[in-house]
Amino acid sequence: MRHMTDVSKQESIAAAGAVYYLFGATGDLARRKLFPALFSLYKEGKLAEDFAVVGLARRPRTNEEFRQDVYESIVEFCRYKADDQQLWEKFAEHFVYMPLDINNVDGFRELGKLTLELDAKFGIPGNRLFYLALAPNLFGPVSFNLRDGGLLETKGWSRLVIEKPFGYDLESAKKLNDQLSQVFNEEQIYRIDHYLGKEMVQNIQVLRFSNAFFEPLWNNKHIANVQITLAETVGVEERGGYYDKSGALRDMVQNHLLQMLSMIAMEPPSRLHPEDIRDEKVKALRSLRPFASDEDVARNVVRGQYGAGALKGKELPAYRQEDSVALESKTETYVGARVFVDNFRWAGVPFYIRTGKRLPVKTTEVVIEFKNVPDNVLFANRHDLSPNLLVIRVNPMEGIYIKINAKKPGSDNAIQPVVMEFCQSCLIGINTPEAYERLIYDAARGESTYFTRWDEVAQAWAFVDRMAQAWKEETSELHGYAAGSWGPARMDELLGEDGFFWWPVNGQDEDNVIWISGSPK
Ligand SMILES: NC(=O)C1=CN([C@@H]2O[C@H](COP(=O)(O)OP(=O)(O)OC[C@H]3O[C@@H](n4cnc5c(N)ncnc54)[C@H](OP(=O)(O)O)[C@@H]3O)[C@@H](O)[C@H]2O)C=CC1
Ligand SMILES: O=C1O[C@H](COP(=O)(O)O)[C@@H](O)[C@H](O)[C@H]1O
Repeated sequence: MRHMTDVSKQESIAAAGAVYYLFGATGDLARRKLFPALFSLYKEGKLAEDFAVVGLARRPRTNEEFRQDVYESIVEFCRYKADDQQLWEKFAEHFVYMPLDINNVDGFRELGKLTLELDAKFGIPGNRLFYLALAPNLFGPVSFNLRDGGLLETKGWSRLVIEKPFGYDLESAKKLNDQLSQVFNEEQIYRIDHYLGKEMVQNIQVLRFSNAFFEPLWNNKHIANVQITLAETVGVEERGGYYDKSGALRDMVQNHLLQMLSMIAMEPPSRLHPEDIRDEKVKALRSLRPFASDEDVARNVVRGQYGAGALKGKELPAYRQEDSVALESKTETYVGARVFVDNFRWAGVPFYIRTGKRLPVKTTEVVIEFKNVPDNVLFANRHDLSPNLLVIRVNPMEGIYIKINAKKPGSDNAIQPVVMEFCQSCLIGINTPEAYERLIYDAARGESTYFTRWDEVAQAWAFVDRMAQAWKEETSELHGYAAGSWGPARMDELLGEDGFFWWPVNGQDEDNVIWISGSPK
């Protein structure tokens, strides 16, 4: 039976029935993202009744306690309420918990027996989805024990979903991949980059390839520069232990930022098959101009760490004063860079990328700045001409706007910038599917487009490793910035060297602009 409730007017096709093994079921990710995602999928009929979720971790839990954890997580974090008691109870019946230490292969054999019971109880056709919400050093041991414990001997499919970070650098990522490859083939591995599950990131290819007026201009003849911002207001929160070893380069640039860049820069695929799309993305990543030397990194990359500051009137401590962060830490909380995609389409076009914690607003945005019209007789030396912009707003606001020049009403021929906006989040509110819903659903359907393939991951590591290498030098500069500011001033200078500046995010501070649909804020 499917739940076709009134909440879902979208496609509602249930994924094939499977046992979902949730390793790390007592952890933060499961609580904040995975349980709510499973509930939303169930509510929308995307999980039918032939499924079971086995929560796995070392801590003891009864099935009832585990279901209570799931319930509380849904109440706190899910976009749907668990207020339909009958629906909640039917959903909860599918959840069981088994205490298991990853290193105990006998426990995996027990898990095999439990699996057969669940198959029989829910009519599951032998499909297995192993979701590793665990620290990456456990990915290899889990895979070996799944094999040695007999969990992969099944008549259905087996898929492995793994969380980031996928390694610490290219070398460690290769080792990890070698371990996984001893057990699973590439088609069975679904590497999560949750940015690829975001609606507006997926919209990039639709926007580019289904509109006649973007793709002909999508090249160095017409585009002056591309700006990608992933700004966060949060600091390191309780994750200092992880973050202080990782830093913004490994946490955000290697994965989310470069994935978004590859979707902007890629060539049109000949078909919309996952491998065709991923082939084009990896080609774009391969075309990134590698940094030639430490000086080249210093010229083009800005590494920053936040100091004390204030945001919305609240005093904020410096990064080095945060819990679990080393007092003398040189870990970067901000990375900005000028990078080039050295191919025929993009030669000479700078891509400016930046990400940071404790910036003034939470926003992810891509700005495509077009070149100005030819300096012809009509508009020679006109300082009121503004470059055309295409802005893709990824989150928290979702939508697209374009900025064009128009005649100022009532004037002779004064020019007024005008923004035309498609505000997706204004239309459907904040109730768009969470990235994790989409990704779990896709993995269960065998749809791998929005997961990263090994060659993409390896290419991205090779690119960022060169920056990390330069930063090991004592002489490499770590710029300070005040919490609540837009990051190191050096990043503005860097754009200034090319005659550009960062466009205000969310269309803020652009007083002179008329918005003609939706709301800019
Ligand atoms: N939290 C987040 O927002 C995000 C997390 N991630 C990634 O997801 C993964 C999980 O993160 P998160 O949930 O935050 O981590 P937590 O530390 O909160 O959870 C880790 C989980 O692993 C279990 N675990 C640890 N050791 C073992 C073991 N030997 N055997 C069995 N289970 C074990 C823990 O349970 P127990 O102690 O009971 O054994 C716990 O359930 C990480 O790779 C992280 O980088 C990625 C993006 C965002
Ligand atoms: O992967 C990560 O992403 C979050 C930001 O994700 P968003 O969906 O809220 O934009 C970031 O805070 C975290 O450090 C990083 O590990």
